Amino acid sequence: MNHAQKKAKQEQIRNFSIIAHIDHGKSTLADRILEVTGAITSREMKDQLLDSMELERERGITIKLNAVQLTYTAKDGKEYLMHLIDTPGHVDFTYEVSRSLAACEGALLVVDAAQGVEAQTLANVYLALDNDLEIIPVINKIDLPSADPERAKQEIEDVIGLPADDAVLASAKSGIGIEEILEQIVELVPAPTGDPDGPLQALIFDSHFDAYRGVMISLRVVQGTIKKGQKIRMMSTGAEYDIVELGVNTPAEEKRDMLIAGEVGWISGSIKNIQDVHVGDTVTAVDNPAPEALPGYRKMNPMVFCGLYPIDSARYNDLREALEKLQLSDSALEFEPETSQALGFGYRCGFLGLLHMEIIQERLEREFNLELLATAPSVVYHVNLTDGQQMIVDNPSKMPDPQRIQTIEEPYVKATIMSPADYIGPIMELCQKKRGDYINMDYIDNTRVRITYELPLGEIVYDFFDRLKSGTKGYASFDYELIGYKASKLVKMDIMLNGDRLDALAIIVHKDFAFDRGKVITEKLKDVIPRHQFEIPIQAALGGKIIARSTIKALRKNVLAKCYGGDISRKRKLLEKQKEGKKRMKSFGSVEVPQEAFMTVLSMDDE
Ligand SMILES: Nc1nc2c(ncn2[C@@H]2O[C@H](COP(=O)(O)OP(=O)(O)OP(=O)(O)O)[C@@H](O)[C@H]2O)c(=O)[nH]1
Repeated sequence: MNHAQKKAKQEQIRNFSIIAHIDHGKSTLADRILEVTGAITSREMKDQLLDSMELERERGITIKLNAVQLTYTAKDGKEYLMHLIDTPGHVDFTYEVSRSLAACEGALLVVDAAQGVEAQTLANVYLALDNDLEIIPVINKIDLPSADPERAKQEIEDVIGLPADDAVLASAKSGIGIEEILEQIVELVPAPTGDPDGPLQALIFDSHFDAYRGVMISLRVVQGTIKKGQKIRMMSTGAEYDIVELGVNTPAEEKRDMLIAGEVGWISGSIKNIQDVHVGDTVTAVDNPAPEALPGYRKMNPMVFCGLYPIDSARYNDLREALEKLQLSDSALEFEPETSQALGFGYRCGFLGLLHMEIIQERLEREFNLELLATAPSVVYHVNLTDGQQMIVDNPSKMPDPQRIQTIEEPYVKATIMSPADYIGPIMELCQKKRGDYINMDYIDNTRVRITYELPLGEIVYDFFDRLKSGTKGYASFDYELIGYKASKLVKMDIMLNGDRLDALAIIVHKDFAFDRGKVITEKLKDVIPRHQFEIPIQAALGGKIIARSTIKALRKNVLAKCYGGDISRKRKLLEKQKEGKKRMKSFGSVEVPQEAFMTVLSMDDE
């Protein structure tokens, strides 16, 4: 292809993402677009094809981003090459949204006609604006009886500040408005501009490990042309590889000889060393390299940490390998070795939020067949010591002695909650309970409000979102951003079992709540730790002072004694049940502690 041909091809390329609040219909719209452009026939159409990960299907949320190449013949008679990059919608995955947006020139902003603008709609729009994208509003679900497209349009104008007069009225479910959306993409989203014959710059926005081909890299060519057989260099690591294969997904994998500036696709190069590939890095050519790398992504710092321990300690190395593989496609995941007196060898892992943590844990178990025990999540504290030093603590059990501590600072977030005005009461009550500072409240329209609070992150990582949902019958939406650290009256609370401190159960609590929390935790642990042959005292302690206590009574009889004379199958069942229950247990001294115990320490439920 000569320069003019490449330029002509580039002119016909449109790269876009779909952004929306969770459940407003991104994946359904993506599927419909695939269908209309003939990428898949409706017969092949499985619901939500882009949400291919098993976990995504089960949970009905999009986690990983996917890029698909489509061809669309527009009303102007020309054929356009489109790349659709799917984005996740949950608040934990903002970093993946920004990754996919960096590979695009435009974004469809999907707003549910019945729900209107929600907290994540706004957060995603800001990300799109940060990336200078052309934003095309789409009002979805107009087929619903409760749809109010005019109100949704008004909210887009008032709350977001985008003109919405020409917003497409669509129903991804019934297939209304899809062509119109594609026409608007052709008309409004600018074609990519990078020089296809300039020095190669391609942005890595995703990667995963393929057992046969090594690391597979998803990239967006920003400048130059990437070719099969070419020698490439990763600009941040300096690693060099020959491209063995490259291509696009349509969504089936298709091989190509080259990808020109503006195209989005994948490459493989027998890359076995996972550490060589970083999402956000720039790929260049070894001959005629680009003088500088593309701006990478803002590195997302994990906000929540927990310890992950293999139940079978012999699988410690398998856990490390699995974490390395997951980290390939998830740059926000961090981990380092950790030892616990109670749990042995494991890893301290950092996550963006609780959902992220749950998903990683589930993937480790399903995809790598590991059985894990996770300790309670903790945020990162800044501890100012009396000698003037500052210590960063992401594990409560590592908190220094109280005598050495001057002050403890904890991370705070600014939380934006959008909700029907009927629920102002329960929302404020919840925020107060979580030590929130009220900032302000304004009306979005006659019936909906936006409430802003500053809250300690440590109070919201656990069950805030669930409680908000249940307190508002699911109507409230929520988004937060880190605003910095503030000193608080925090103390470390130890939990003792049978007189021994269990390091993995230690938590950081606010002094004023310590007494109540201690009571709740010791009572709850009493319920989740099974009875043993002996009595087990459970104590909560601040420093050397016991503030709460409960006791697990000794087992009076052997469980099997009950089956005496009973039929054997019942006996076997009982044994199996015991075994099942044991799977998730770790022994601490002579006491068996189940997984639930570790999460119990965070539950605030005192009702
Ligand atoms: N009535 C109606 N329902 C729709 C429409 N579009 C999507 N839905 C439904 O809305 C729900 C959420 O749709 P999804 O496409 O999974 O939403 P999403 O925004 O991709 O959600 P995440 O992937 O979790 O971020 C599903 O039950 C869809 O069937 C529509 O146009 N009309």
